[in-house]
Amino acid sequence: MTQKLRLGVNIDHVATVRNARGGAVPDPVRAAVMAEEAGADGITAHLREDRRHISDTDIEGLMDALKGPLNFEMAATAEMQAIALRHKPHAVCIVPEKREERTTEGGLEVAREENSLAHYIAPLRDAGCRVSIFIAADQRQIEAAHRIGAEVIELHTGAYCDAHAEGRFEARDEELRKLTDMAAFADDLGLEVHAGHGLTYDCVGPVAALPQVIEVNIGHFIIGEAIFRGLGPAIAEMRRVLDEARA
Ligand SMILES: CC(=O)[C@@H](O)[C@H](O)COP(=O)(O)O
Ligand SMILES: NCC(=O)COP(=O)(O)O
Repeated sequence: MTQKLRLGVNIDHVATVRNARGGAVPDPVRAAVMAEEAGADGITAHLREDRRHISDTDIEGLMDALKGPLNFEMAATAEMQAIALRHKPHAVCIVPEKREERTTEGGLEVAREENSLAHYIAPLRDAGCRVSIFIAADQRQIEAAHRIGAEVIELHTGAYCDAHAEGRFEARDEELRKLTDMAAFADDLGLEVHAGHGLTYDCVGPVAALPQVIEVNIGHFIIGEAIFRGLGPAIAEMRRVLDEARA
C-alpha cells in the first residue's frame, strides 16, 4: 500500500505580507498553529539571509508554539548553522540562496561542494536534526547528497510547475519524467524523498501520485488561496487533492 503523503505547509509568505508594512500582523506563527489545526503534518519556514520574510523571532515563536515538526529551510552558511544548532528543529533543509533572486531558482550544487557540505551537515545530524537537501532532479546531485550523509532530499518542482502554468505541456511532461525517475533513483539509494516549490491544486496531482514521495511542502499557493477561502479550507482542499491523487 502507498504510504500516506505528508503535507508540510510553508508559512513564509504570511511574513511577506506582514513585512510589506512592518509591524506584527499577519503573524506567521499564528498561521502555522492554524495550519497544524487544519491538518498540516508539518510546518516549513525559510529564514533567508536577507530576512525578506521569516525573521529570527518567527523561528523562536515557531519552536515554542508548534506541536508538530518544523522543517527549517536555510542556506549553508555559518550564521544559519549556529541558529539551527541553537533551536534544533526536527528537520533542516539546505537550500541554495541568491540575494538577487525572486524565489529559490534551482537545487543545491552538492556535487561540486561535497567535502564542505559533508562537514557542514555533520553537526546538524549530531544535534538530532534530519538533514534534507533541496535539489534538482539530477542523478549526479542526488548521488552526491547520498554520499555526504543527507537522510532526505526535496526535489525542486518549480520547473515542472512553471511549464504547467505557462501551457508548455511537452516541457512539463519532460520535467515530470525527470521527477519520476529521480524519485525512484533516490528511494533506491535509501534517501527519503520530498518534493516542493510552486505546487498548486492544478499541478500537484502527478507529483503526489509518485509512490516514493512521502512529503510535499507547499507555501505560496496555499497562502494566496487562503485570501479567498480562509487558511483552514485552503489546506483542507489541498489535503483532499493529495488524497485523491494518492488513492
Ligand atoms: C526553498 C523553497 O522553495 C521555499 O522556501 C521558497 O523558497 C520560499 O519562498 P521564496 O523563495 O519566495 O523565499
Ligand atoms: N520547499 C518548498 C516550499 O517550502 C514551498 O515552496 P512554495 O510552495 O512556496 O513555492
